[in-house]
Amino acid sequence: KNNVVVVATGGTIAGAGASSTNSATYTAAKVPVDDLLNAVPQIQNLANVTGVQALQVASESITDKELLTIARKVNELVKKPDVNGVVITHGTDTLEETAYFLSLTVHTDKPIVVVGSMRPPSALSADGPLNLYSAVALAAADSAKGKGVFVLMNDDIFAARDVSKTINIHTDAFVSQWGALGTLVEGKPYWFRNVAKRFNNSSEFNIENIQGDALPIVQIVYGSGNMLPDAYVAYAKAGAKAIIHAGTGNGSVANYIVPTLNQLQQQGVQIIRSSRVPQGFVLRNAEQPDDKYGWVVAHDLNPQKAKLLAALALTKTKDAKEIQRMFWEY
Ligand SMILES: NC(=O)C[C@H](N)C(=O)O
Repeated sequence: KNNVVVVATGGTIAGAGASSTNSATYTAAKVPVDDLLNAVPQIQNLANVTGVQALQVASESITDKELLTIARKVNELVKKPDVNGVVITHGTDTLEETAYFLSLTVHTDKPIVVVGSMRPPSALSADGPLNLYSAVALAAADSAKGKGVFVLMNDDIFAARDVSKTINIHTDAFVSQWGALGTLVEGKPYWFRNVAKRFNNSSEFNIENIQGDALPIVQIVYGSGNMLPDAYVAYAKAGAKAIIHAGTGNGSVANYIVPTLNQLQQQGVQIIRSSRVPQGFVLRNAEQPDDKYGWVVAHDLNPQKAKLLAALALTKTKDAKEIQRMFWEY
């Protein structure tokens, strides 16, 4: 049998509700990793499974410090010859960000599977136990090697880069606009597609080259009608080195906001156009003259993932053309 390590970070999969009918009212990050594993003894039939408690937090509270802790722990584990795969149990709120960050920074071809749950283990029809069982099965599967970092939720195998949480009260919360990579049924993965972007060993980013507990500051401003430019200026004053404009539609920018973004771009704050549209897809020079302004577009990355890629990009370059290349490739 393969050896799989479960790195527990908290979240609802480790949550506790007052009663079995509380599927949405509970406290996240209560149950320790050994209890999570003991609640699903069947995982030991899939692999030799051990647990590590890296954090115990609700994922909405994860900062760069916790994100880097998780990535460093996973990186340490995948370097061990006797570790064949890693599962990370994680809150679903920012699960997509952690999964994407791991795919960008951990150099390995061993399966890394990020898993959570929408209901706490105390709830009727809790989804965590089967999600955990399936995540261990995936991390133990030889066929999962070299395919990137996965999110396993509700029997679906998603690519870290394009999965996102699309509803906060149902177990089928996670969706990829380009479809799942496969599905996992009764402990067996079934594959239908592969990732066409760079990840893990083909990434130019490496967690081992990131020092300290913080990434370059990047913030997001959500587009709407009747906006105030003050938010962008405040973020720049607070130290943001790039700002993700989560624009309406095609990552559009209101004509009364353009001058502020151009002023910030001139001051060295990189403007990056993403879309607030759930399946947003932003191209250069479509409704905004990006070449003229020196802006970057986030392609199909949602604002929260664009924020992470921008932060990593800024650890290497401030050149807009180089940053744009990275957004096409990851
Ligand atoms: N379902 C969940 O895990 C939600 C929780 N707020 C978290 O992200 O930690």
